[in-house]
Amino acid sequence: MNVLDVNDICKSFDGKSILKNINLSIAEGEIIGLIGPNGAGKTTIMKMIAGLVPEDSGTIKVCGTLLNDDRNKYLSSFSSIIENPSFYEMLSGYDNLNFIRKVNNVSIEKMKNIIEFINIGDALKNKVRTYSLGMKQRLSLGIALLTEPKLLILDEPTNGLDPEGVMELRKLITESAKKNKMSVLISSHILTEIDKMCTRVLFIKDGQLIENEKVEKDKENQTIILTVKDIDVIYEKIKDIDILKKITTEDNRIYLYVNKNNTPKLMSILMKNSIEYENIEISNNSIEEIYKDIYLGEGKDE
Ligand SMILES: Nc1ncnc2c1ncn2[C@@H]1O[C@H](COP(=O)(O)OP(=O)(O)OP(=O)(O)O)[C@@H](O)[C@H]1O
Repeated sequence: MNVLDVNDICKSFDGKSILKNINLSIAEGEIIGLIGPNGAGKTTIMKMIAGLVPEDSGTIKVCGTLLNDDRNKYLSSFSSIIENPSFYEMLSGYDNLNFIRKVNNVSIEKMKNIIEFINIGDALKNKVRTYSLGMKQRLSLGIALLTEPKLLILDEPTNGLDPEGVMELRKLITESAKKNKMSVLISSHILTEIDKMCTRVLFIKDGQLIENEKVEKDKENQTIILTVKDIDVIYEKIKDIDILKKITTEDNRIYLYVNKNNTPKLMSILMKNSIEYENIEISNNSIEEIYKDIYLGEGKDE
């Protein structure tokens, strides 16, 4: 059974369609990255899953349960940190954790393990209002993990963290997902972190999710970009090379798409055939390039 099943969700605000027929399933242990520019609808999707915003149409199931069928079961299956985490600022980090522990009937033992895991140290005794942003993020993660959720929803958890904080948070998230067989849905504008942390990446564009298959596929491929003088002649000479997955042109450039393993072979074929070019570039189809391709129209035409 999937941990999350989002089926055909639509959402409009003030008559403006924000999300159109969103479908998304998350299996146990998957870490799914949600990417999109400001206002794309990332927070709205997360709020709908968390039951904070109602969907206009469609259904959402967490661990097979609809919110309206069994509210308690639904809400106890996940934890979420959406927008700024809120604490009892005048209480210590320990007392914040302990309060949530008691409300949710979690053992002291479990809380001690989490305290060790989030590694705030002696500062756990201090009032939360004295905490840095990084410490607050760690504490909120600790609180979210207390109930051992099957699904963790994190909306831009790396916001405002320095690079070291971002790396530490990534480690905490991936370790806890592995340890607890927990699934994670995470949004962030830090593309490289998402790329490193996630098992799948989804992009929202024009209210729709872009199939991750494209991203997965692109990760194993490279694009060789030749800048040439006489594009028609060169194109004719190389268009039928059998290891090419695709060949496209734009202005005086030819884009050759190959599986990464075939790049050396392609280079030697170009040499053997005395293909002349003014410039050659190898692009790794990194997440930044996929992002540019999707949102900034810097992709190549078929
Ligand atoms: N309660 C609301 N009322 C009206 N419009 C809303 C409401 N909540 C969100 N929106 C609009 O929906 C769109 C999507 O917002 P959302 O916060 O989900 O985007 P986002 O992808 O999370 O953006 P960001 O990266 O800036 O956090 C935006 O145009 C926003 O103004």
